[in-house]
Amino acid sequence: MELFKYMEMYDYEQVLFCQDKESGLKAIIAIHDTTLGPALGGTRMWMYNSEEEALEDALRLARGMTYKNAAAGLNLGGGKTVIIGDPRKDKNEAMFRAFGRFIQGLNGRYITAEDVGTTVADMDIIYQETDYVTGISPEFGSSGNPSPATAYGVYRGMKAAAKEAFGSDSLEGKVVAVQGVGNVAYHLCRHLHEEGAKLIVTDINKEAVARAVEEFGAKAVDPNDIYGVECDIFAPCALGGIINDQTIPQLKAKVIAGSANNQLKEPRHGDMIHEMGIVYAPDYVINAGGVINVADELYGYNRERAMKKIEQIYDNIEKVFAIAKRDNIPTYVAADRMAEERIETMRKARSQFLQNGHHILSRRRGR
Ligand SMILES: NC(=O)C1=CN([C@@H]2O[C@H](COP(=O)(O)OP(=O)(O)OC[C@H]3O[C@@H](n4cnc5c(N)ncnc54)[C@H](O)[C@@H]3O)[C@@H](O)[C@H]2O)C=CC1
Ligand SMILES: CC(C)CC(=O)C(=O)O
Repeated sequence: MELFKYMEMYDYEQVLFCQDKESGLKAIIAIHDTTLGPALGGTRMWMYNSEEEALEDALRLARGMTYKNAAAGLNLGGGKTVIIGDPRKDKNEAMFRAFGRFIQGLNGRYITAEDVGTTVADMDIIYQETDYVTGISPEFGSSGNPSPATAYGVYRGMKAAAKEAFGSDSLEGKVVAVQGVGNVAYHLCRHLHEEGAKLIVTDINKEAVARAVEEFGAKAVDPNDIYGVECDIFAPCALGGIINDQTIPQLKAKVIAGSANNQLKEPRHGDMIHEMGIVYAPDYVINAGGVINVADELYGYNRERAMKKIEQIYDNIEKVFAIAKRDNIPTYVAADRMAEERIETMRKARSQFLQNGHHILSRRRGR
């Protein structure tokens, strides 16, 4: 990849490569856009096949956070970190301390939290080096693990999508196929089960599948079979890029609504599902519950306030559908339009000078 060319094309502000030989830290922090405020986005730890793949993931995820935070109405920009390594084997205290110091060096331009492969315990270690971390243990006044909040937001957004597709937002009796039953999807399955939905689940982790089967009466299928199962709603809750040329022809669902980031492999796949009449709840609008929850820490965490805002993901998804209909465009384009309009409006509103802290002329004092 020609990095600067790519950064220019999608307007990235900054990319940082962080390494610490002793602890094995190899991290990439990507800051996409800070028009609305400091970049907030989680840290993913994953066994990437190459540095190129890790860089691509960091860049795509960071840009997604700009859109997610803007669409959710947060005063936050977008950024994300990937750490290259196996989260089951390669973690150590020094690694997250070193990473915390790199974040501290950014002086608040980037704030982190959990993502795939990282936990509240990891965030607690980072917190020893920097204040710019959220989703740490509740005993520090934090909101803790964001996954249940993300799941609740996805559940709310799924109901809005069901209303659009089936004329009612009730999920009772609906068949929902869930790909990946990890941190977010476990809680999502709980909400769906409580409302009387029928679950079909898959995961590469057999224990995760067994738990969903036992606790929610879910039917289990092999990972490759999840796309083609007979269902009303497909909920991608594992990794990105799963709506693609190979999977689209298999889909039987009328709705796609799940927590995974970057579900469309390429934008044209969003056009394809639109043409098929599938109601797609754009990933970064429906999965904003976690970031809304951790962002509330910036005001002194209040769970009730955060949950109220997460509930509004229902309204936000409806807003996206309304824009899509008004402008006769696919929902993923409508979501981008909604986010971009907010960023542009705020960029313009901020164009007049306002001194921040000390005025530059104050330097003259004492001379
Ligand atoms: N945790 C959160 O609050 C948020 C998570 N997300 C996104 O939601 C998705 C899930 O996140 P988490 O639940 O936190 O991660 P997780 O790692 O706890 O769960 C993901 C699950 O997917 C499974 N999986 C991986 N590849 C698979 C495959 N090919 N087929 C079937 N299962 C597979 C894993 O074994 C794991 O159980 C990710 O894309 C993440 O970026 C988005 C917003 C917030
Ligand atoms: C706090 C995290 C859940 C934010 C994030 O990285 C995401 O929404 O993908």
